[in-house]
Amino acid sequence: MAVYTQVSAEQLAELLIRFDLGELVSAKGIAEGVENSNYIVDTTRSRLILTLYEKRVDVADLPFFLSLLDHLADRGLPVPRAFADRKGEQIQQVTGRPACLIEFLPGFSVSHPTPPQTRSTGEALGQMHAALADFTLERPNSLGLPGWRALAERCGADLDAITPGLRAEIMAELDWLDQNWPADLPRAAIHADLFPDNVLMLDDAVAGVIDFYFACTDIRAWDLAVTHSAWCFANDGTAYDPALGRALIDGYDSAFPLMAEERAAFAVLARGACVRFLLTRAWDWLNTPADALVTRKDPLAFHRRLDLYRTASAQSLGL
Ligand SMILES: Nc1ncnc2c1ncn2[C@@H]1O[C@H](COP(=O)(O)OP(=O)(O)O)[C@@H](O)[C@H]1O
Ligand SMILES: N[C@@H](CCOP(=O)(O)O)C(=O)O
Repeated sequence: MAVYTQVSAEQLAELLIRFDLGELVSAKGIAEGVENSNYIVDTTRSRLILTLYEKRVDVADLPFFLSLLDHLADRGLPVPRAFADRKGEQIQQVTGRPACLIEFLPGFSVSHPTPPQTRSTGEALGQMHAALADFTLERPNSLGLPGWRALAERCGADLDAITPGLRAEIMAELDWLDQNWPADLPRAAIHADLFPDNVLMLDDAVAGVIDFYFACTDIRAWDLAVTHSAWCFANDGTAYDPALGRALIDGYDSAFPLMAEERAAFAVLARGACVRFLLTRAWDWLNTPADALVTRKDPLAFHRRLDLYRTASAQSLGL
């Protein structure tokens, strides 16, 4: 459950007065999610999402995220815009936190993706990358390679409490990534967290892509590698499904052709994706208070995925 900040009906009604979005009918905290507090809000006119930014979201980055959403929505991609109030402001303050009222998109997140759903997701990611070719704002990736090492150092010896030997293995993997990380691949604005819970599906089609709060400027193919690591395994990371890998890459390639250099570096990028999610999950595992209303995610699920990318052939990855 991710509701870190409680919002009263009175506070919500007061917020809605600033907008032309109708009056409050009901509001309910949303169980899913990890980073922010989210409420589903029904008004006399429509259904909305209220997001209060918590934890890793820096308010100074909100203009980047909101412009990115507007840019994609203007180009017909199914992403939710933040509504502007009557003064034209998208970013609000609710109970002292930065907050936005966001378009509600239909659809459901799948826990066990099928090949057609995974193909649609690859295609949607390729369409986003095509649409972002002329997006000019930049945001450095604070959770890129240098950030992973800093996070590993902050976790320190506690990593071994998750599983013995984890700290040394992560440090060795970071050294390997430092030596093998591709230097010259195209960089662009990317989603950087396209997990199944951030894609809303209707049947086999993508009806919505949400949660752009890790979006940043980084190696474009890394976005596909993150998505591969998130979509093509059993949730606990034990089993890789090559049919899902092929579906994801085919879908992406049909919308935005993958370059030979990106294919060649794909397994390295995917190893980086595993380290990134292993480390943020490990940090949360070690630092989330026991009484927090949030479900911690298993860091070792990404430790297990690493093995596949160390050994798999390009063909089995779907390349
Ligand atoms: N625009 C939206 N339309 C419909 N549902 C949404 C929307 N944004 C968020 N949600 C719902 O809220 C949940 C949590 O949102 P998310 O942005 O993933 O939170 P977090 O940033 O905390 O991980 C999603 O899984 C989804 O169920
Ligand atoms: N996708 C990340 C966690 C970030 O949570 P999200 O709900 O914002 O996607 C993970 O699975 O570790």
